[in-house]
Amino acid sequence: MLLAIDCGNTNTVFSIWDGEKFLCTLRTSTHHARTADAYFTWYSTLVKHYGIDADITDVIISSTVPRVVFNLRVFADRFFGCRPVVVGKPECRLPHAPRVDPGTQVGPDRLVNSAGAFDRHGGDLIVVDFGTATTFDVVAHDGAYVGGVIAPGVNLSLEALHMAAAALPHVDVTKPQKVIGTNTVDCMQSGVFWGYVGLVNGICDRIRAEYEKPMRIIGTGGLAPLFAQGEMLFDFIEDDLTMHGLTVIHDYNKKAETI
Ligand SMILES: Nc1ncnc2c1ncn2[C@@H]1O[C@H](COP(=O)(O)OP(=O)(O)OP(=O)(O)O)[C@@H](O)[C@H]1O
Ligand SMILES: CC(C)(CO)[C@@H](O)C(=O)NCCC(=O)O
Ligand SMILES: [K+]
Repeated sequence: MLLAIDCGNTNTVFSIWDGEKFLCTLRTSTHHARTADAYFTWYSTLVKHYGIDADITDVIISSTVPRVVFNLRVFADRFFGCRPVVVGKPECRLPHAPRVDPGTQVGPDRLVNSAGAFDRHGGDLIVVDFGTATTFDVVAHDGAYVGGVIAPGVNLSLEALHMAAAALPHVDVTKPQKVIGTNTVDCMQSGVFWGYVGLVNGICDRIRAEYEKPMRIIGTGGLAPLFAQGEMLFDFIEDDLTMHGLTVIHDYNKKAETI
């Protein structure tokens, strides 16, 4: 079985893939100092709690935080006796090489999202991921990541507002009842919710105009369903796109190994 690890700047997600379905998905906050032993304590407690009988033989990692990779490698080696495939490292092959400026280190999560989206939908896509950052990944007709857009994440924007302005509280993102807020919290929620609806619509319109071919838009990340309640249009919403992309890249590397 495969353990797929998606380590973002805010959260780290583990999913166990049995070749047909994900048996479970475990989420913890990302800490660069977490040790291999600490990962295993957390992992084995939850796997036991869910009653999952997982025989992990392979591990694949996508990490936007380079420093956590060392401890995750030790974790894979010590507890599952395997050498993980790390997306973005030379030993990890990608089904479609990105076409970007020389020297650009594309975020592995964006490469993984592109691979997952292409596998499900084919090419000419915009993948919008609402993580720590709100990213737009353009996937060409042949499946290559060919660039995109990086905007501040929704929660980051709310947090920045709270940190910078003494009178503004910490609030959670939600869809407000009205655009015109009649109290501070409603005003902030309106700004962030409708601001991001406008941001996503505006950026997708401009990408489409520049790309000059019809494109489909895929929304992913924990906040995608919330924003789908706005005016903006996703053709599909997929909460497991990054995990799916990891299984696609894992399969591709396994096949390459046997050739
Ligand atoms: N299934 C879910 N339903 C509702 N909210 C969710 C769900 N999953 C995640 N969230 C919330 O949505 C936010 C975005 O989650 P997501 O995993 O997409 O990115 P993240 O973990 O914040 O960022 P990163 O991947 O960059 O670390 C998180 O703050 C989380 O609390
Ligand atoms: C943009 C983030 C932070 C989104 O998780 C990540 O993909 C990243 O660190 N990217 C590196 C730069 C790039 O993707 O071009
Ligand atoms: K993510």
